[in-house]
Amino acid sequence: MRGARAEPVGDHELEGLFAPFLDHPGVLIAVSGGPDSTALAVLAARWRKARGHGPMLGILTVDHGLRPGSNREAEAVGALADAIGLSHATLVWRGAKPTTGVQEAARTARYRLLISQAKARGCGAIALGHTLDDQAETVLFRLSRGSGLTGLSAMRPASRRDGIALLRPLLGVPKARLVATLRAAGVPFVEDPSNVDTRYARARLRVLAPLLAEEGLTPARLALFARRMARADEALERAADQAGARTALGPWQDGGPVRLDLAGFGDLPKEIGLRLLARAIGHCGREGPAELAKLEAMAEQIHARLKGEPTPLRRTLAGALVTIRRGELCVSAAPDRRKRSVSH
Ligand SMILES: Nc1ncnc2c1ncn2[C@@H]1O[C@H](COP(=O)(O)OP(=O)(O)OP(=O)(O)O)[C@@H](O)[C@H]1O
Repeated sequence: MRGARAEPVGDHELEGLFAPFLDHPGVLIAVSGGPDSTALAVLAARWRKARGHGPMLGILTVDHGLRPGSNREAEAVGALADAIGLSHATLVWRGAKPTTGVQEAARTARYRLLISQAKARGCGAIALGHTLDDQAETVLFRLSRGSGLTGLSAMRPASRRDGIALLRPLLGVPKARLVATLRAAGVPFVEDPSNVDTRYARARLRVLAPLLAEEGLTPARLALFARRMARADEALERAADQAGARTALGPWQDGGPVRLDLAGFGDLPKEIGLRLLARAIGHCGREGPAELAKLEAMAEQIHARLKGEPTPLRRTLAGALVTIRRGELCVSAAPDRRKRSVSH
């Protein structure tokens, strides 16, 4: 948005932004007090008031207790909630905080607290204030970390976590427009100091953003790239569903094993084979998704056997054991999780 003055979000845009809220009886808006989520609450309240009926809206703030005065930030959100006529609750992250990886731990705790609150209140959805700029940053961040196509799809406008819908109505809206919206409405907000703390990779990418934009890598273009990746990802997931049905030698029992026809697996396009392998390993290993590079190495080993490599395959990855026996690719839970060593 350099050069051009950002326009506040107009009332005529609200229905387009918030229509997905209508699928839920209640939506809890996660508001940190920063500009993005504050604007999200202000705009959602405006939309709800204008239409007169719709889902119940409420605001949640997580107090991570990581900065002195964090409780005052939560109180300020409470005052905003009063002003716009929404309920507000503060959820406190209690207990010991790690000394390293604190941002990641805070994020995990935040989602846990928000989701359990949504469940307790019977609300099916949580709204988050991610913007177009966040989406662009996510693409760059994941590219820098070697993500595959799924990772490069970045955030979805609607996704699910632990049975709760996560809605991101502002994913297509530049942050500058949200700041302009708040200024026009005279609503105060705070800036999280970690956003400009260049010890964090995301903050360093933010510094690069204007230079990248000059070369054409604008937030809008990066977000468009993510949407195209998401479209391809959906198509490939569907193809993997079909491939799974075609190559399975029996049902995928809870906890495994998963048995696949080895020759059928070998005939699959590599990307589809990788997805199927990832699913089988996730299904049996229960240690979360396997790293893409490790999956790729495992798939290479399977293909080597198909080409005649004589040594038997017996490898573990992400808590799953992958073996080849008599024309069968078998994925099961790794036998001894404690002694297991991850190989690839
Ligand atoms: N303390 C908080 N209380 C309530 N909601 C929060 C809080 N911090 C963040 N959020 C919600 O999460 C959104 C994203 O925030 P932020 O970009 O700071 O998160 P992040 O740490 O990058 O994590 P992620 O992008 O994975 O959610 C915010 O717009 C807001 O909706």
